[in-house]
Amino acid sequence: MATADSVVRAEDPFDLTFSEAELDAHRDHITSFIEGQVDAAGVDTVVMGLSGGIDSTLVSHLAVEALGRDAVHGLVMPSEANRADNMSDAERVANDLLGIDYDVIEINPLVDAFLDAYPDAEGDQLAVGNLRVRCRAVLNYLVGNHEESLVLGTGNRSEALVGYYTKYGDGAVDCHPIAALYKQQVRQLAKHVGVPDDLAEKTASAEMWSGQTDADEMGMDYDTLDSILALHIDGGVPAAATADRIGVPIDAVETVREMYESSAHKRAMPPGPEPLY
Ligand SMILES: Nc1ncnc2c1ncn2[C@@H]1O[C@H](COP(=O)(O)OP(=O)(O)OC[C@H]2O[C@@H]([n+]3cccc(C(=O)O)c3)[C@H](O)[C@@H]2O)[C@@H](O)[C@H]1O
Ligand SMILES: Nc1ncnc2c1ncn2[C@@H]1O[C@H](COP(=O)(O)OP(=O)(O)OP(=O)(O)O)[C@@H](O)[C@H]1O
Ligand SMILES: [Mg+2]
Repeated sequence: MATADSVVRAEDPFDLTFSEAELDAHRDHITSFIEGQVDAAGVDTVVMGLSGGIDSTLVSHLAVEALGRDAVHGLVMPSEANRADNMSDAERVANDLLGIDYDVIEINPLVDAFLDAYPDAEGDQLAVGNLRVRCRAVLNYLVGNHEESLVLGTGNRSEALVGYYTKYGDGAVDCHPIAALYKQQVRQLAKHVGVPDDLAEKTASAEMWSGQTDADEMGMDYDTLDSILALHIDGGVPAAATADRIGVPIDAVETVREMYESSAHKRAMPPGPEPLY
């Protein structure tokens, strides 16, 4: 139900917990997927952004399992919107958890250069936040081109279904290894493969601007979002029955459907007219 901070939290979230056997199967499935993508592209290595958040921590962990630590290059790309503890967690993942090579590249100067070129966008929180995300995408591909690597993405099923990512920003990658997992399953698999609890349980944040959290911006926590996606969007349970089942106002279910429908363009190739002849 809605709380004082106006984030909707389901009274009885839908249980998406995997068994240990299912977690093992997903681990194998995803590491095989990463190996397959790299083989098919005829390369040996991958590059990816490390944010200290759970999505990039899990993907980098599984990439090391699939390819070995020498084949994974991390980029930690702080901006003024990032909390220092998240950036130090990103370095902790690279150094202590995985032992991979990584670079730290400050993106503030790049963002400033774009805003010098187009000052009208200054102060536009969403446009500048998306610009920060797209600067990271440009750097991922600079390194990827130079090292003949694939760019690994970290999009999960929850984000993809509601379009909660930046088009041609964090969506600009060569593949998304955890695309089949809802957010709470990302946390489960992370713990299963040995990611420390403090990283696996962290509050999700896009950090496009200071203090942003996914739950505040979307107006519901991930347990609620995942429940509505699994039951109503993926499962075809009617909106009213979904709302009753998990204990949320029907508005929350309708909001998710609206996010799903209005973000369809992010899940498709850019369209063009059919050839005339
Ligand atoms: N119907 C349509 N058909 C074709 N294209 C359409 C369109 N509607 C908008 N567009 C295009 O899409 C643009 C808007 O999309 P976009 O630029 O992505 O921007 P938008 O979706 O407005 O913002 C990105 C959202 O994703 C969140 N995010 C971003 C990055 C990371 C994370 C994270 O979780 O880490 C979350 C962010 O907080 C924000 O809520 C429009 O400016 C327009 O160019
Ligand atoms: N400061 C950063 N430096 C490097 N990469 C980043 C940074 N911020 C975001 N990214 C990249 O963008 C991806 C999308 O961000 P997102 O916030 O959805 O994932 P996350 O931080 O890994 O997990 P969470 O959603 O739980 O915060 C990250 O997984 C990471 O690959
Ligand atoms: Mg994050």
